[in-house]
Amino acid sequence: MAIISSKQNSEEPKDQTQKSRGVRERKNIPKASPKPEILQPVATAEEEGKQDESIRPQRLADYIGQKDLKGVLEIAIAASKGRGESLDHLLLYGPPGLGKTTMSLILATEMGVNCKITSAPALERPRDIVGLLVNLSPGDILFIDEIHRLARMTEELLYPAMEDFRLDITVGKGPTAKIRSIPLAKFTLVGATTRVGSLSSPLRDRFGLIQRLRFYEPDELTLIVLRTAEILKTEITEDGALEIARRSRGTPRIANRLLKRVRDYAQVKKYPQINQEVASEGLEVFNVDPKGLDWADRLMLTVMIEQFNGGPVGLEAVAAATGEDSMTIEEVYEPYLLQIGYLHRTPRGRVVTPAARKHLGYE
Ligand SMILES: Nc1ncnc2c1ncn2[C@@H]1O[C@H](COP(=O)(O)OP(=O)(O)OP(=O)(O)O)[C@@H](O)[C@H]1O
Ligand SMILES: [Mg+2]
Repeated sequence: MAIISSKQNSEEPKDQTQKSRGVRERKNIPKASPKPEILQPVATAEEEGKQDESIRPQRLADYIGQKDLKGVLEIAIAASKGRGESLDHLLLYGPPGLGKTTMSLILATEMGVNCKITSAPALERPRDIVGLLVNLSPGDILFIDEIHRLARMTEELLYPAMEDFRLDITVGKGPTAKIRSIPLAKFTLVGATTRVGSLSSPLRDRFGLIQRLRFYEPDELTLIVLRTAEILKTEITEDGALEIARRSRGTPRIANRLLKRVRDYAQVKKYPQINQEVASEGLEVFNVDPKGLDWADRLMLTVMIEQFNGGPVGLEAVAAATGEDSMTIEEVYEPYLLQIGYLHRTPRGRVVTPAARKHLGYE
């Protein structure tokens, strides 16, 4: 019972541990192991590499779903092009894997400019951002991922850069220090974040457009799976694509990954095409359940039901009882469970809903 009991407070009564042991026996929850990569919304090393570029949509018209976002950006693109100006700075927020990087690359293509991609942790020293900014050409897009994690100094350099296209650099030290201003090309900053609330307000206020990406509906993900299957030259039926879509946690990156796993499965089992049966069979092998939950989600919900009576229970208590990091729970598990109505957030903590109980086989 490593995962449930290891982080438990040693002062807790024994019967808690007994209870959690019961949980696993009854519910057949596997032993502690890292959360399976297959349902992680963040990119794996392989996906960061070249292989994935072929399945990334290149134009706005190929970008499936996110109707509101597309509507806003279509207007922004047409307007800036009409005036011959660069796009307004844009902040994209939402859970990982929903297409923020993809959208930034599409914007560059549609505007006919270059897109430079970086992320806040790579901009630790002020000279990192200075180097990027001075090398931008007019209209270029600078994409900064995880922008809520910018270092203070870097962020302060960005303020005049975003507002007046100017870099203010302090030269020298102490009383003889001087500020030198360097003019910059009129660029567009596209910031991406999973935690819009963690952005400082001076930074947030400098974005002309702030847009949220939402989880995709199964019908949208079905189209994404069909599109990717065509690029990968894989035979798939519509119901096969829908089966994969339903298990993809509303996330295109996961949908594409599940498709690749099912493709392997079909090939090895010598199935000529992926239909609903093949897809569900293949995904069972990877322990992806019909709602896209893996054992870690099921464990979390089960612990909340068995040990905390279904809630309300605080995030820290769930983290301690499951041996998961509270940030991971908040950013990776919860958004999807909230989205499908398996969890509710109340002022007093998280509550497991009847739908989740039913899914897990409780009365
Ligand atoms: N709207 C879409 N239509 C088709 N495919 C998409 C769409 N959005 C994303 N994808 C696919 O999903 C993958 C992940 O998208 P992307 O890298 O843009 O996510 P992200 O939001 O930037 O994630 P992260 O926050 O982890 O950086 C892409 O490789 C792309 O193939
Ligand atoms: Mg990305």
